[in-house]
Amino acid sequence: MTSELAQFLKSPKTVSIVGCPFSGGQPKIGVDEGPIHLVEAGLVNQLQELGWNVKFDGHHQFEDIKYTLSSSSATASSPAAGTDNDTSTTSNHWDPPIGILKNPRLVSRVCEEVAKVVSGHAKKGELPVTLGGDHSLAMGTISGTLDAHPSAGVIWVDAHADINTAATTESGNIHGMPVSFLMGLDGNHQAFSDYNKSNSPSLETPFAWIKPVLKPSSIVYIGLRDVDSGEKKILKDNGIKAFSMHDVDRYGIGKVVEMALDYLNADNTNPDEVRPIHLSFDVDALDPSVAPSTGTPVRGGLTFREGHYICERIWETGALVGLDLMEVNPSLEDDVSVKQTVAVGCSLVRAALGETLL
Ligand SMILES: NC(=[NH2+])NCCC[C@H](N)C(=O)O
Ligand SMILES: [Mn+2]
Ligand SMILES: [Mn+2]
Repeated sequence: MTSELAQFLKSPKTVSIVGCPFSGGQPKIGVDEGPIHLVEAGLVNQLQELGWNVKFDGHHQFEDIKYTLSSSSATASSPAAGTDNDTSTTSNHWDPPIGILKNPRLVSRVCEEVAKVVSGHAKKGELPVTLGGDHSLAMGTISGTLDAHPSAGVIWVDAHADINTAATTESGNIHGMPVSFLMGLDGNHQAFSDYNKSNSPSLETPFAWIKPVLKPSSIVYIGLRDVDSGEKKILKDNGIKAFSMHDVDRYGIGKVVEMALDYLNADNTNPDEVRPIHLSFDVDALDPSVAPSTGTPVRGGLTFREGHYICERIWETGALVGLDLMEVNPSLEDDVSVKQTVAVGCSLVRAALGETLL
């Protein structure tokens, strides 16, 4: 471990907010407004009050990426604005589906950009906090974290495993797939090589930039309760560690988090030092009664305290090097629900960044 990293792990001083108003990994409009609501709710001030130096210079404008994508295609056309709450049928000449994967080039380009931004902050010794946006963005955040901290392990808190491949996804929504791309799983290679054979040369092949940097033994899930059958097989075949809601019920959240941390640290390449941790938190890990405004709610989720406990305990380790807070969708449910979900999102981030109860 470099001395800067050792120093950073001891006393991180600066957090960089990476606001990602992006919804291309799933069909519901509104999740792109998540980061705007989180910041408008006062997140920057709240973190300053915890003693952080907060860097935030506006949300990232992925419109540029959409523009260059559309103008680089010979058959360019402007994307039709979705008027209803489902943009999944909106497909463009410059980003046609690959198999059933929707918006593959757009998602790929946005995540590539996010990876550069996150890695840039992390290499300066800052703690990047990425606000989504949909969970496909984690391809960018985790690539960025692992670029700066190659030994980092990932704790993925979610109702879903988000590990479908092009061969297993039933929805074609890429927010259900980021982990498979980060691991370089086979089901993607096959789909993309089939695609390459029939590709029209004017269209780019997405996801070629992603390095399969995430080992199956470097991630642990907490909160799972809606895992597709193809995903169950992937988790099993790759021996991936996962604590479902069944395990939370059985052992309690305290024990589950200790087991998750022990698991990651057992695989530490440098056992003398604490292993850096990237926490990717999908707000739908929480029960819909706690966080209703999200695109794929699943009942039977984490309580308010269980969600916060995970964040608090990871902060306590002193090993946090990257944080994602994803899938807050302020267009879903009523005003009270939106306020509640945004407030919970902010307090999860504060808990992961050192807010204590006493
Ligand atoms: N990040 C999320 N909320 N993912 C939900 C994924 C749902 C489902 N497994 C799919 O692949 O479509
Ligand atoms: Mn989810
Ligand atoms: Mn997710």
